[in-house]
Parts: sequence; C-alpha cells; structure tokens
Amino acid sequence: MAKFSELGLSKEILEAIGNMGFEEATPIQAESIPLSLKGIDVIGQAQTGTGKTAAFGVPMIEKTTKQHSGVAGLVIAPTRELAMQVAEELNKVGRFKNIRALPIYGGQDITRQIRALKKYPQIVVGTPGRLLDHIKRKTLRLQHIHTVVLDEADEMLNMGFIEDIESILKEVPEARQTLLFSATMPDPIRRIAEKFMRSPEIVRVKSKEVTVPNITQNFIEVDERKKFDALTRLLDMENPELAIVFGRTKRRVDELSEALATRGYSAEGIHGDLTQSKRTSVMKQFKNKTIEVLVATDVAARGLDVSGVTHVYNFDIPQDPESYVHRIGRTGRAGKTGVAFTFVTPREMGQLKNIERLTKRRMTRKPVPSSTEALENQQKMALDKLKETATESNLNDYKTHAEQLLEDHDSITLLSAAIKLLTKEPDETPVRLTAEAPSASRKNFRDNRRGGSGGQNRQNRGGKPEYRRRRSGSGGNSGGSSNKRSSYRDSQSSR
Ligand SMILES: Nc1ncnc2c1ncn2[C@@H]1O[C@H](COP(=O)(O)OP(=O)(O)OP(=O)(O)O)[C@@H](O)[C@H]1O
Ligand SMILES: [Mg+2]
Repeated sequence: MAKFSELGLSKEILEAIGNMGFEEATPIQAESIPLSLKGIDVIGQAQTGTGKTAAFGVPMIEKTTKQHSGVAGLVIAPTRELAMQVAEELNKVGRFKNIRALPIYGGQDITRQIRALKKYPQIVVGTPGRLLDHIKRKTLRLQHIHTVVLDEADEMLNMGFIEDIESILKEVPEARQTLLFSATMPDPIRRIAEKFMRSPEIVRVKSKEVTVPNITQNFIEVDERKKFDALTRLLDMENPELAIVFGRTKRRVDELSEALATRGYSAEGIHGDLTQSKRTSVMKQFKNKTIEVLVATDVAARGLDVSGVTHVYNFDIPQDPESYVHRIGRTGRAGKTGVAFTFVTPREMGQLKNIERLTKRRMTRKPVPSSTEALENQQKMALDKLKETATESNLNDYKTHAEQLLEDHDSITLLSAAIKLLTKEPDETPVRLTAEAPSASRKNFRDNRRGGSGGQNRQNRGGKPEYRRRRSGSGGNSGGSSNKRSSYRDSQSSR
C-alpha cells in the first residue's frame, strides 16, 4: 500500500480523497496514477472492487482546471447505473477543485440533459448510445477533451460497441490521453483496444488470481427444477445482509423476483426492459437496504458498488468466465469479505471448469441444504434474538402480560410459541419458473458465430438473454456487424 501523498497530487485532490475515507492508495491506484499524470496511455487491469474508478478519476480530475473551455474529460461506461455511479464518485474527487461530472445516459429526458450540458460540466460520463446522440445534435462537443476513459472496456467492445466508440473517438482530439480499465482484459479485446491508444502501458496488478481472495467461492450441482428450493434454503441458512441473484434472462429475473416475494423475501428485479425510473428506484431501495435481494441480469454485473452486499448467487451459470468474475465481484469489495454460490446443472459442469481455468481457482463443492438445516438455522437465530433481548432489554412493561399468560399456559409452551413466532420457517410454497435450457459455453458461441445457425436457439428458446444477444449469432458472420449492432441497440435502448 502506498500513500496518496506520495503520488504527486494537489492538496485539493488529497483533501477530497481524505474526505472519501481513503487512507492508502490501492495497488492499481499507486501504479497507474503516476503514469496517467505523466500523460501516458494506460490499460489498467485489477480485480473487482479495488478502486479502479479513482485510479482513472483522480489523474483525470487533477489534469482538469475550472477554466478549461468545454468538456475536458470523457468517461464511457457500458450501463446507465454505472455511468451514474462513476459520475457520483468523480464529483467527490473533484469537490475541492469545483470540477463537476455529469452523467448522460439513455432512458433519461434528453432536454434535461441538454440543459445540464449547457452548464459546462468539465467531465461527462455516459453510455455510448446517448453520447453519440448528443454528439450528433451538437449538444456535446468534444474538441477540448484531454482524457478519455473506457471503463469496462472489454465489455463494451464485446457487446459490439466498437463502432460507436470509434465514432465518439473521432470527435476527440488525437492528442488526447486514453485510459482503459477493467478487471478482465481478454487478449483479443486488448488488441482491439490498443488501436485507440498511443503506445499504452499495461498495468496489471501482480496477482495470480483474477478474483479477489476474500470472496469464498462455492458451487452447487443441482438440477434445473430444484434450483429455486436450493436458493431459498441457502438464503435461510446464510442470512445475507444484501444479496444479488443473477439470472440469465429478463424473463428469468421477473419470475425469480416474483417467486422470492411469494416466499416472503423482500426482492426486486432489475433488467433492461424496465423503465429507467423503475431501475433507478430499485437500485436506490437496494442501496438503502429496503430490499434485501436484488435479482438481476448481467446488466448489473459490471462495476456496480453497493456496500453491504455479502452474497452473490449465480442462479444460472454465467455464459462466459469473464462474466463470472464481474458478477461475484459485486461482493468482497474494498477489502470486505463476501460469499458466492454458483448453481450448475449436471450438463453445465464443463463450463464450471472453464471458469476455474480463467480464475485459476477452484470453487468448493457444496451440497443443497436440506429444509431441516434451513429450519434449524432460522430457529437458532430466533433463539439468539430471544436470549439477547432477555439480557439486554428493559422488559418491565411486558412482565404483567407474561404473568397473566403463565396462569393459563405452561412456560415451555409459551416459550415455544415465542420461538415459533420469531422463526422464519422455510416456506416451500410452490412457485412457477420457466425452465432455462442449459447454458451454451463460450466455445459454442464462437462456433455458432462462425458456423451459422447450429445451436443458436439454445439460449433463445427460453427468455432472451439481454446482455449477450450479440453473441447468439443470428445467422453467421455475413453482414454481421450492422445486424449485431442494431440488435444490440434494441436491447440497449431499453436497458
Ligand atoms: N484507496 C482506497 N481506500 C479505500 N477504499 C477505496 C479506495 N479506492 C477506492 N475505494 C472504494 O472501494 C470501492 C470499490 O471501488 P471501485 O468501484 O472503483 O472498484 P473497481 O476496481 O472499479 O471495481 P469493478 O471492477 O467492480 O468495477 C468503492 O466503494 C470505492 O469508494
Ligand atoms: Mg469499476
């Protein structure tokens, strides 16, 4: 760990960092900030939750002055929620320099954005589609930009955003600095990314593992139709403070959040077919802990930083190993611990191996907990609550009632009733979930894209996977790029 004060930062920035509660720089910050300050292009790869936002945000804001004419820094991010979050963090970093960051994303009133852009924010953080929209309307001018950041670069390129990003970069001076950050950077994507950059330095934090060691990684081999009972038993066993359950498709997420609510959990779903106001309100409730379980598609897999997320459940195995890394990385952030469970159907065991190959780490096999185990755990929690209240609370106001009750019932019966009331008994109310076809592995995707239609419907037969639609390869490669892009756009526009 290094001190921020040794990285050559101004006192306004150091004060802001202090205010944010950061004591020492994380390794990616310590290594990349000095390079970025020198104006060198940087590809930064470091594990989830290790402060990549500040790693690019701090030098970008350090290089920005209030007098700068026009937008000086541009951050491009794959999702709306991430754009909002990054802008929020950059506003904290820029606080004492009076540097303002404005989020610009789809699904938000464009005239409102135009008004906000007229107030001269120095930094703009946006999703590619909406940024392009503003560029075309000339409500966003990029000729004074000194730094461009692609956050989650590999994902944006993977998703087929490459042409959008190229169009955006055409509007930015060539002499700009380009920074690229992600927890994963597959080689082919990195090579594409390097096309946008000038002799970039690759900063890869020296760690054998792609995932952080403080996430306990488990898997459970379970049949498709037994997954839901397994999930609710696990929730009862583990009592997460906040949990995220990832499902493969939008329909899956809708059905899962409804089914969880039926069984008495406070759960809400988030995916790209919801209105932006619904998405924003769900995220807000989750951050406030009004809802305990967020059910999400991969739209919530990248970058989101919600403190208190103790558990991640991959209800459906992710479709590629990178997605796994990012999904489980929603827990175990900023040095905290976290727990991840991945459900794998017997036919998907090969994909589990693919994930382990990327992460260079074995997941621990766990059995499906029985309903008895779930009940025992809930009873134990009820007992703990009862004992704690008995020793720590003032119970005088309750004693007369207790004495009256004891005239008609024996104490064992009464206590048992109290424990029962405090216990969340495992609820196995039947729920309806449409079965998902086993996930196609990444290898199959490649084959499908190359070879045409074979197997493409494996993922589409059920609900449509949103985030990966481009990869489902709607008929081989010919003329692919525009097709892929527009089909992607459709999902993006409603994301
Ligand atoms: N030096 C630091 N000391 C303490 N906390 C920090 C430091 N830098 C960042 N953080 C906090 O750590 C959390 C994770 O940071 P951030 O979201 O930037 O991670 P990330 O590396 O971008 O993760 P992801 O790969 O998931 O996008 C945030 O809450 C952030 O405020
Ligand atoms: Mg990030």
